Parts: sequence; structure tokens; C-alpha cells
Amino acid sequence: MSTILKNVSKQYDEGGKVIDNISAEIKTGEFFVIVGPSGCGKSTLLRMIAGLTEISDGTIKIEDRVVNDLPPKDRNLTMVFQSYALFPFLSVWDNVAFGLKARKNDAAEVNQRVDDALRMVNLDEFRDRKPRELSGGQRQRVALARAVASDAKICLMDEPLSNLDAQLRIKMRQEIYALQRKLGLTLIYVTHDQVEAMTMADHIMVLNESKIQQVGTPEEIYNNPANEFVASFFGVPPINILPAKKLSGNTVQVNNDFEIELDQEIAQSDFRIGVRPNEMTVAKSDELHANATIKAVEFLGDEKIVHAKLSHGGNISIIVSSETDFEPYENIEVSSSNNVLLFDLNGKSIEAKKTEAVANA
Ligand SMILES: Nc1ncnc2c1ncn2[C@@H]1O[C@H](COP(=O)(O)OP(=O)(O)OP(=O)(O)O)[C@@H](O)[C@H]1O
Repeated sequence: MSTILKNVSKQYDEGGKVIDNISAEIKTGEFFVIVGPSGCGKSTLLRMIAGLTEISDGTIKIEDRVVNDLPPKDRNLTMVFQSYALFPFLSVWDNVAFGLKARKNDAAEVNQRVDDALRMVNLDEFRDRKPRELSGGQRQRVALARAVASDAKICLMDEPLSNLDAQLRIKMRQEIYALQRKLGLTLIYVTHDQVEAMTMADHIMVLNESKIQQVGTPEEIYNNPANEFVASFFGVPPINILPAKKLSGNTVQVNNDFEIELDQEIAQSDFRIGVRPNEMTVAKSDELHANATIKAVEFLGDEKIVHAKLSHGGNISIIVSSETDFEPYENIEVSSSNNVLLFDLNGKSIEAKKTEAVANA
């Protein structure tokens, strides 16, 4: 039992494909996150699963049934939108009950489900208020309660937290995660926020420019990205990508500025390395030997980020302890551990240790 997308594409009347040949399986009961930059096609894909946008090509199957031609109401799913989509003149209780009342005529059951859902999202005491009398977070919870109260097996969410402030977003993230686990919901969740994707997902689909870049667990995506785009999308500050050249054996020269010793020999003579900011080290240097110059230092409490320019061009970020006293314009010597990712000149991962990774970019 699962949701299966097979060669799904979307082309609006004018212009090219906004979803290009997407195939994936979303298992029943899992938290599946679709992530990617603005305009990559996330909402379009979700709306096609919901039945709100027509599919141009391919098939969508929900629990063994091809749903391509089924209207949204027959797909056994609920959807939570960024805008919450609440009825302004209905109370919180009636908003949650609305869809259920339309589908069920057993009033006792409707009452029970709505009461349970409101308790679950801690809104019991707000049941008689109108949406305008609620905060953004509370409105969001009404939308969640509506999804919880419905007996739909699959819940689709489109950037449900993007209107909330940073702290509330973290709190609601935890609440959605806990609810999904408690109810065993199949949750398909769209976001452009890599942290939301990493912290909540069982599996992540990374989209860019209409295409799947990779599908995998958060660990797979972070540790074995299929390409430079995926590597750069996850991690703050982003991974440093630098040109590299094989010297001899396992010795590699990076950006003409420093050398590292890889733990394996690679075939390519010219390639790129990706090194996370916490895998690089910095030391003060006199001008003769410096291979980089500090541009800025960001203080983050327990650590600092040193932004530097390498002497052969290119900018890097390095995470250092907050006790260090690096200053802008200082000359420094940077180096890196050999815990690096390797990419060919087209940006594809060189190592063949991909697990579930699908790279068709
Ligand atoms: N009804 C439409 N007609 C024509 N083009 C559309 C329509 N809806 C969306 N698009 C285009 O399809 C592409 C994908 O849009 P979509 O909303 O799916 O992206 P997204 O990844 O969800 O972006 P965001 O994160 O900004 O919401 C965009 O280039 C958009 O302009």
C-alpha cells in the first residue's frame, strides 16, 4: 500500500515542463518531504497528487488505484495549505467539522472526531472562536485539526509553516511530527526549508528545475548527495565547492591553494571537491605563506563562521570555535580534512556509494 508516481510530467499551456518525468514511491505511514528552491515545481506536484491540477503525462496511483481521472474528493486525502483556507464566518469547531459533516451523517461520530482533533492540537478552549480571533499558530492548528479529524489516509501539506515566526515554526514542526507519528498518517509535505526537510522526513525528494535530483533518507541526502546541487542545498553555511587536481597517487591540490591526501585514488585528473565548513581548519599566517584572507567573521554564540577568500580566487566558509580571535582582513592558512565529497566537472557525485539515490538531473 503506497502512493506511486510514475513518469509524471506537467506542462501548462505556455512554456516548458514544470514537472519533468517524476517517479517515486511514498510508503503508507511515512513522512515524505518534497523540497527544493522556489519555482522548482513542488506545489504543482502536490496539487497533481491532490487532483487539483491535471497531470499532462504519467500515472499517479494511491493504494493500488490509478487516480489520474478521480476528482479530489474521491482520492481519500486531505490538504493543509499555506493560507490555512479556513472559513471566516464559521467557528473553530465548525471549521473542523465542515468536511466531515458533508461526508458523514452520524452526528455523534462527527462530534467525537472533532472534539478529539481539537484536544489533540490543544485548541479545545478556542472551539467557539472565529478564525480572526486566533493567532497565526492557532489558525494553523485549526487547519491541522481538520486534517486530523478527517479519516483520510493521506495528508498533503503545502508549506504549512511559512507564515509563522521562527520560534513558532520550530514548535509547530515538532507538533506536526508528533501528530504524524501518533496517527500513523501518510504525510506528503512540501517545503523550501532544508531544516524542515532534514528534521521531519523519513524520506526526502529533492527537486530542482522540474526534475528529481535525489530521493533518500536525510542521512543519505546529507552524506551521499547525488550531485553538487543536493550537497549545496543542505547544510548551513553551505558546503564549500572547490576545483581540484590530482597530483600523484592520492595527493590532490585544491584550488591551487592547499593539498589534501584522499583515502582512495580516483581516476579523474580534474574534478571538484565539496568540503563542509566544519571539516576545514584555519590558522593565522604571515603574509608570505597565507593562502586566504578573512572577509568577515560571524559570531553565532558557541561558534563563529569565518568567511574567507582564497588567494587563487573563490570564497569559503569555515566553522571555528567562538573562543578564536580571527579578524577581517587577517591573512590565514586554511586546510581541510580528507572527509570530502568528490564531483565530476558536471557536478555529479563521483563516488558510487549511492544508496537509494536516483539522479536523473
Ligand atoms: N497555473 C499555472 N500556469 C502556468 N504556469 C504555472 C502555473 N502554476 C505554476 N506555474 C509555473 O510552474 C512553475 C512551478 O511552480 P510551483 O508553484 O509548482 O513551484 P514551487 O516549487 O511550489 O514554488 P514556490 O516554492 O515558490 O511556491 C513555476 O515556474 C510557475 O511559474
